[in-house]
Amino acid sequence: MKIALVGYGKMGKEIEGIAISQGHNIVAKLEEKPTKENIKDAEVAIEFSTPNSAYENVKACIEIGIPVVCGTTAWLDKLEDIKKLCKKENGAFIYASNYSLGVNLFFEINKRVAEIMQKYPEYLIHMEEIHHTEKKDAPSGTAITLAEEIIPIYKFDGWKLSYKTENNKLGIEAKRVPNVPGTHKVSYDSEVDKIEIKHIAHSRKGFASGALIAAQWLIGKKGVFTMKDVLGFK
Ligand SMILES: NC(=O)C1=CN([C@@H]2O[C@H](COP(=O)(O)OP(=O)(O)OC[C@H]3O[C@@H](n4cnc5c(N)ncnc54)[C@H](OP(=O)(O)O)[C@@H]3O)[C@@H](O)[C@H]2O)C=CC1
Ligand SMILES: O=C(O)C1=N[C@H](C(=O)O)C[C@H](O)C1
Repeated sequence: MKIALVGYGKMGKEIEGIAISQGHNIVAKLEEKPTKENIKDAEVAIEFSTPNSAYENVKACIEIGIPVVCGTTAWLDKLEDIKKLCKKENGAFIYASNYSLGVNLFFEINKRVAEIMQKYPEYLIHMEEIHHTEKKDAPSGTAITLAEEIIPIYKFDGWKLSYKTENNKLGIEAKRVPNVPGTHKVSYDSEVDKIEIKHIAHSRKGFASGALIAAQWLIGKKGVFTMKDVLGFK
């Protein structure tokens, strides 16, 4: 693949290393909005930038006609605009709050566990995520995706950043600890015992490998997709 990295921070650099080891070419490393000129050699763009820049970057890729894999979190209030634009321009776009295979399996496990546990109100549900101290957003995009699977099952009225679930809002606690790549936990606590499901990323390798799998899958397709499409979970 001829890849343009849009955002060349921790994730951009991790993707670069794996892509080169797999024989792909990095044809652009951008820390600014893609233009027809700076992205002209790319077959696909992989966008991991900042919550403030992702929308403009993804929009530019779609308008230019480059398939775009986006992993940036905390800009999803504008996701519907991007989906509409992608359909109008007959473009190709994939978004996932987490590209790792392990987390995508964890999403499926989370849903099934919530379906079971919802029948036992003596177990109080709570979520926790832990990330490195440079992370700009809280809760993490992954925690929000986990919550969005749980909320309809429990008929919660949304989520809130809190150490406990109350007033019908699912509590998500966000902790920031140096050098933690990403840990997510859903716990069910009763008076007598506790059940927890947890995903721990040991490094950023899983996120980066998953983004490359998504990029390869997206080339040649048209439409708006998620990792569920890539992994055949739909
Ligand atoms: N979906 C997934 O699987 C994953 C998602 N993420 C998400 O990806 C995003 C990036 O994470 P990470 O790489 O750790 O963050 P970093 O802060 O390490 O990197 C972001 C990079 O984007 C650059 N940047 C700033 N403005 C622009 C712009 N307008 N266009 C292009 N690039 C720009 C920054 O430059 P400068 O420093 O000069 O501002 C920086 O180099 C976050 O939202 C994070 O939550 C992270 C891991 C996995
Ligand atoms: O900022 C990060 O580092 C991560 N961001 C994503 C998120 O917000 O869920 C994915 C992963 O947890 C790492």
